[in-house]
Amino acid sequence: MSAHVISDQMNPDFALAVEGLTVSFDGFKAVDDLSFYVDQNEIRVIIGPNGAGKTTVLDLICGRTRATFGSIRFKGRELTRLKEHDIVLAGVGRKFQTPSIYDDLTVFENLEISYPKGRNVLGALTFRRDAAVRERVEEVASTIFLADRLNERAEYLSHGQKQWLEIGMLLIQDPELLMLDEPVAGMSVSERKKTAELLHTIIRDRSVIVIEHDMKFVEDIAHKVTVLHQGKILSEGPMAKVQADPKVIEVYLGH
Ligand SMILES: Nc1ncnc2c1ncn2[C@@H]1O[C@H](COP(=O)(O)OP(=O)(O)OP(=O)(O)O)[C@@H](O)[C@H]1O
Repeated sequence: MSAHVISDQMNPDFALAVEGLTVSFDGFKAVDDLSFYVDQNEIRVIIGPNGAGKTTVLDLICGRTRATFGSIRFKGRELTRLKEHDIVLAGVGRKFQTPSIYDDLTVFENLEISYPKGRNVLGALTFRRDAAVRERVEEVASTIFLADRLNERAEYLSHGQKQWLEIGMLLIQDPELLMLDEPVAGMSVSERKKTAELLHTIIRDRSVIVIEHDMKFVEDIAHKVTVLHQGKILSEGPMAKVQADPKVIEVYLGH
C-alpha cells in the first residue's frame, strides 16, 4: 500500500527520485541523507573531490551496495528493495571505469551477445529474431561511430572506441537510465568531443547520470550538475551557477 501511495505522489516528470539516501560503512556515512531528482531526457553530472561519495551513489542506484536508509524511485518502482539483476531489467544500465568488452570478439559479436535474451519470444522464427538483432546491432554501431568496424576484433579498437563499444553494449538493452563513471578518462580531445555528441544523441530516449572530473567535458554535456562533498550535496544547478559558487571553488574547483 505505502509503495503505491509513494509512486502516486512521485512527479511523473522525474525519471529518478533519490530521497534521504544514506549508507554507513562501519559507522562512516559515505552517503549522508542525500536527495536529488533527475528528469527524463536529462544529462546529470555528479562532480566532487575524491571520496565525496560519487561512485557509492551509482553503486546504490544499481544495487551493488545496499542503502542503510532512504529511497531510490525509478519509474515509480523502489529500487532499494530490488536485486542488482532486477534493477538492470527495470531499465538501469551502468558502465564502470574499466571496459568489460570481449577483446577476442568482433564489434558485431560484442553487441550481439549484449542483446537482451528475454526478447527471444519468436520461438521457431529464429531468422526473424536474427534479422531484428542484426538491425539493432547496426543501429547501435552507427550511434557509437563504429558502423564501419563491425567485423573488427575489439582488441584492435582505440581506447576511446572501446569505451564507446561498451556504451553500445548497454544501449542495445535500451536502458531508460544510463550511468557512466568517468567515460572520457584517457580519451583524446576529438574522442571527448564525439562522446559529448554521443550523449546528446542517446539522451533523446533516456536519462543519463555521469561522474566526471574533466570540467570542459562537464560544460559540454551537463544539463545540471550535482556537487557532492562528504556524502552530501554542496551545490546543485546549471554549470555556470555551480562554477561560480564560492563553496564549490573552495572545496573542489579551486584546487
Ligand atoms: N565498500 C566500502 N567499504 C568501506 N568504505 C567504503 C566503501 N566504498 C566506499 N567507501 C568509502 O566511502 C567514501 C566515498 O567513496 P567513493 O568511492 O564513493 O568516492 P568518490 O567520490 O567516487 O571518489 P573518487 O573521485 O576518488 O572516485 C570513501 O571514503 C571510501 O573510502
